[in-house]
Amino acid sequence: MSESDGLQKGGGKVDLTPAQLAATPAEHQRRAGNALIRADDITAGYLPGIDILSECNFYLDDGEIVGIIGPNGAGKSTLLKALFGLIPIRNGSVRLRDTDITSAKAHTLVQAGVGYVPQTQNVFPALTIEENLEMGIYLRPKKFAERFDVVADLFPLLSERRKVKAGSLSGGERQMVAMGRALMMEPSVLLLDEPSAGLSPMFQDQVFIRCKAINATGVSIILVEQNARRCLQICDRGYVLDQGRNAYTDTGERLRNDPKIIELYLGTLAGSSEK
Ligand SMILES: Nc1ncnc2c1ncn2[C@@H]1O[C@H](COP(=O)(O)OP(=O)(O)OP(=O)(O)O)[C@@H](O)[C@H]1O
Repeated sequence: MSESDGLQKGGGKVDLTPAQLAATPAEHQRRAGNALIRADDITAGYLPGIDILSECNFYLDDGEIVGIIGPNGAGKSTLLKALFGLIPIRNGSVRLRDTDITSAKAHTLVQAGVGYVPQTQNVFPALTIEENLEMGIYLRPKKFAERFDVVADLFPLLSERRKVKAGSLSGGERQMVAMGRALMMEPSVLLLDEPSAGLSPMFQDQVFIRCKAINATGVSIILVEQNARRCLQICDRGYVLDQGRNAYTDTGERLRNDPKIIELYLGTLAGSSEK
């Protein structure tokens, strides 16, 4: 199907923008290929009978930063949780390269090279920074010193303040501990849930700069963000979710400059939209 063909919806012909076309299931199948992580047609939710994600498609290629943006309640964090096996998937599948990881347990995924940083409660406040990082690599304690050096290169604060309790840190510092802890296991892919949420503009900037730096070390990143503009600036590709469905997908740059996306999602992310 060419971009100008449009789709038949309810008997009428609907012209799709390139970013809408790319978000169709057929295009997903065509493009996802041998992705590092891919989710095909996943339907998932928290409560019986209530689907939050409906037939969602997603893929991440090696070396990419892929952003997930959309209005409040669109299901962005839910998609990340579904990828990391934290909520039951009712239909569809998630694959890590050739392995089916649909609803796999977190420790299995961590061992397979997937790191996940939740939005909140992502550090042990009573433990020091160093102890938090030890928790991140409890499956391979002998590698602690080696990995600590690598992670401290990315986040010097973690080394400088290693004996400080995480509970006494600012929100931005805690976020660095949480990201550092997830990196201890040398993941090939990092799932970040709204890492800039609630941070001062300076720390928000730091988060995005660190995401690029982490990515430059070879870690692929899935980034759920409420700061959509900033997210699209650093990501290779982005997905716009709306009401639990794929609405648009394209390169970060094209989404950021797409008048429809600007109108619907970048002006204000306050509410969900009708399209
Ligand atoms: N633990 C839960 N139990 C039941 N429903 C939930 C739970 N967590 C989220 N939801 C619901 O799922 C929907 C999607 O939430 P989600 O957090 O994925 O949205 P989001 O796109 O990440 O939004 P935000 O940017 O506001 O965090 C919302 O309607 C929310 O109320």
